[in-house]
Amino acid sequence: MAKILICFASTTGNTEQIADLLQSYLEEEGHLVFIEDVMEIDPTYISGYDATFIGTYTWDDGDLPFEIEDFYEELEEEDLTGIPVGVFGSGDTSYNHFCGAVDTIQERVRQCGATLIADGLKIEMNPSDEEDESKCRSFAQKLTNHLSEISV
Ligand SMILES: Cc1cc2nc3c(=O)[nH]c(=O)nc-3n(C[C@H](O)[C@H](O)[C@H](O)COP(=O)(O)O)c2cc1C
Repeated sequence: MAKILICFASTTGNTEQIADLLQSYLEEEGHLVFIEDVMEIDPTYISGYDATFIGTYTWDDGDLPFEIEDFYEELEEEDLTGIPVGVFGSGDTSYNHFCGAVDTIQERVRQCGATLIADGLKIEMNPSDEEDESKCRSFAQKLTNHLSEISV
């Protein structure tokens, strides 16, 4: 059983719904999951867990939303070498940069040395159908597979 942190930024609840789904799938797989609003924590929390999922919506032409900006800036100081991280988010394909904030966070955690467990999980608005649920389940499963490979 791994101890997993899911932190997220969400204003209208779509990213939070993805976070909740990931939590339930990870718990089904036997993990202990802690869910936090990203504004309530800072990146030093990450080293206290076996793995972390970071979620964000996207704002204003592919940008980070303000709720995650401090976390993003502070991440630069963290050494996440070897720590499994997954990045997920909600966006809207009618904008030019669909889920651009997911890519931005992913690039930052990669620079910090984290092991990305999969390409960022990008959901159109909220997880509303079986296909979205299956993408979320598979994302959670990839983390479980990675943790068992490294014997956590
Ligand atoms: C002003 C504004 C700008 C947005 N810009 C983008 C964008 O550049 N790319 C994108 O994928 N989604 C964009 N969105 C869509 C939001 O990311 C989307 O509604 C998301 O589901 C909100 O997530 P939340 O419910 O977790 O807050 C934008 C929404 C608004 C209102």
